[in-house]
Amino acid sequence: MVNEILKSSDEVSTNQSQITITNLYKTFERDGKEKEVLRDINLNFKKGEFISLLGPSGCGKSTLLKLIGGLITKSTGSIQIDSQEVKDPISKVGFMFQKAVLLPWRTVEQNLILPIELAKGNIAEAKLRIKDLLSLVGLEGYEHYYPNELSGGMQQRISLARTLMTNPDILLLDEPFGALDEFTRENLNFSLMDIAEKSGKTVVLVTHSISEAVLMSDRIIVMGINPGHILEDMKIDFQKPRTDKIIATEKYAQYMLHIRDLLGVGR
Ligand SMILES: Nc1ncnc2c1ncn2[C@@H]1O[C@H](COP(=O)(O)OP(=O)(O)OP(=O)(O)O)[C@@H](O)[C@H]1O
Repeated sequence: MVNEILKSSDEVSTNQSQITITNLYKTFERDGKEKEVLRDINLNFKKGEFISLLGPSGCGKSTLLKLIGGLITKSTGSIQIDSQEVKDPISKVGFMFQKAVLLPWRTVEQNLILPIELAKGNIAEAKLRIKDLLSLVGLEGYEHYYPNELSGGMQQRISLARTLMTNPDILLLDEPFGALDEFTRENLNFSLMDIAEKSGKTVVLVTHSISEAVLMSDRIIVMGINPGHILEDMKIDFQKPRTDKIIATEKYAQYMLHIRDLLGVGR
């Protein structure tokens, strides 16, 4: 079913770079002073890759994600999506943040319709997708509930479904399940991996969790701080679909230790 309702466009072949970042710098100005937040970032993400941005607080993960999504402007360098320079948010990119920000006075269905309304899209057609999307995120039959009638985890599932409403090719996720308990978070992570694998979407996930990044990603971009820069672009070589059995492997332990070492965690 994922394949049918979340078909990804074939504009870019799987070997080509879909997101290309070249010599990217970002400086913020505050109180007349400039602060360099990202220095010389060079990355190529392929269509269908699951990438995590991992690093200490303040290293610029969210800033990089917002730059890729066109929510803020770069200082110098280039960010291209499917060979087009990113200047503004584009419809093939969907965002999801740590807080669900659902409108409390609208039902689940009305919240899901919102991005289509804003894009002046076909609402009748969109409504036909709602049942399938709710089933995909494990909330079939919740169309007429209001957000305050749902748990935090359920609200994030709705938020994920809302991001998928416009069927974006690329998902930019900023700690989407960071505020949830570990159990709910793990369940949602597996749902997300399932959706990403079956739909062929490209995912860029900001996370603080080394274990989450190793379990979920094809690649981990490990970042350092002051200013934010890339410490290592790591390929994570496990078969898909990923299961938690990999946690018990020697390779998993080696990845974990290597990243902990890079980030100076532990002793
Ligand atoms: N709009 C802004 N104006 C000024 N400085 C900003 C702005 N947005 C972010 N920064 C600064 O950029 C740096 C990186 O912030 P960012 O939120 O990207 O880091 P992060 O790695 O995502 O952190 P965290 O893991 O804590 O969420 C921080 O020093 C922050 O103060």
